[in-house]
Amino acid sequence: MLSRNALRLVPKATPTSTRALSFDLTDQQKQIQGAAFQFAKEVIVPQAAKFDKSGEFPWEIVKQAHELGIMHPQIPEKFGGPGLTSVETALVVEALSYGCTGIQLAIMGPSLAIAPVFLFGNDDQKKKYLGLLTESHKNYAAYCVTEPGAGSDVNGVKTRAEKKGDKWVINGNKMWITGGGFANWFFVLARTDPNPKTPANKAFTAFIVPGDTPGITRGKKEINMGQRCADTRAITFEDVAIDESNVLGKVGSGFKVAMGAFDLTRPGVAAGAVGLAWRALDEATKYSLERKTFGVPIAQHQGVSFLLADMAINLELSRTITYKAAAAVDKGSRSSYYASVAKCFASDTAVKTATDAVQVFGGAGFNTEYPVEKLFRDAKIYQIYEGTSQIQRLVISRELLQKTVQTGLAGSIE
Ligand SMILES: CCCCCCCC(=O)SCCNC(=O)CCNC(=O)[C@H](O)C(C)(C)COP(=O)(O)OP(=O)(O)OC[C@H]1O[C@@H](n2cnc3c(N)ncnc32)[C@H](O)[C@@H]1OP(=O)(O)O
Repeated sequence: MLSRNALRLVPKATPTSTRALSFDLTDQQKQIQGAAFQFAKEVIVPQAAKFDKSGEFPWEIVKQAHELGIMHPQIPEKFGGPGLTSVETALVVEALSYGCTGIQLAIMGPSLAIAPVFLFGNDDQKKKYLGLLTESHKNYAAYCVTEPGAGSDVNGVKTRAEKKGDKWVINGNKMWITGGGFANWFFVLARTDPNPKTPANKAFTAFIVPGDTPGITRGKKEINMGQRCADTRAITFEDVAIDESNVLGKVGSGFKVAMGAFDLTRPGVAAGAVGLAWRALDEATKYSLERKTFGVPIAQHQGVSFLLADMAINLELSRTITYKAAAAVDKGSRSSYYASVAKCFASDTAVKTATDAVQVFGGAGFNTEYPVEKLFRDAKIYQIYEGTSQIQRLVISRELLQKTVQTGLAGSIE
């Protein structure tokens, strides 16, 4: 039974400012966001269409981002990085993605390979491999989990690693590897227990594989629908021999290493989707005030203004849940639930918002001379990479059911 005094726990004299739930950014966070947004507006926006057309990797922009200190935001200062929190990282990613999600991916591509090293690497590994990335923008890392036959089902990974003498020898094919063309090192998930009955949490090991190890073949650059200037390739490992010191975490714990990384990076992917939706709303709103039909700007037609309102609603919700998911990472507890809610909602919002932006632009939205056709193409991959929207719903429903069984209450009030 609720005590009569339960609602009187906070003395009335406590100022409301200290009792309020704060959605305000700190001055430092505003500064970080401002610097990234200025970079997006001044450097990325003017060059986005050019790199989308050519598909060329935007090295010069990556270099400038590196110099500004917004590449590899989460690498700790101890290893040469800026040591930003997940919330600050989300602010940077969102701002850059407003400019162009392809260029943002070119800048932030190594983040998925960095995450498992950041979480599970020993000090020597962090110093060597994270330190390498902070030294020069040319140094790059790539996350190799996905295979031609294993995308959503990570437990289906076929790449094998066998211990031969004092070396681990890796054989297998990886697919859709971001930054695969020039990565100096790869995060690789390989099966180390050949018994198909061994559970996922014991069957795999994670490795850091130096990019110059003999036996690595880098495939051709894939031509994708959107985010075209980022680098995506197949990577083949043929008798690639590496040292024991390149095992990341414990032998057999690779599945959890790979999954743990997603908890860290999915809020960042959600932030990219938020940036894209924000740009789509911005473009559509401005256009609706300029374009006239039936004698008035189309913004004055309810059919258009309601589209804009729905875009704004979903953008605000995506942004809020994304910051919440990032804040959950910063708290340090397992945050799969919020990471998946944010990644799923923000990705679906990016696709819907970009689609509606094309609708607001009408025929011009279908044309490559206007910006929203690119946003439409760039948006789709958010529902696919770093776990499809269906996989996110799988993670959410599992967490929800487990928690309900444990607590007897469905839905979180954290
Ligand atoms: C910057 C942007 C870069 C863009 C590049 C994009 C490149 C990519 O897209 S990367 C590849 C994308 N792929 C994915 O996201 C994979 C999606 N799939 C998954 O997430 C998983 O396979 C998933 C969720 C379906 C789970 O699979 P399933 O085989 O059912 O395993 P499951 O039984 O849940 O877990 C196995 C063990 O791992 C543990 N585990 C699962 N998730 C986690 C986690 N987040 N943290 C720690 N442990 C975990 C489980 O607890 C379990 O351990 P135990 O048996 O001890 O309890």
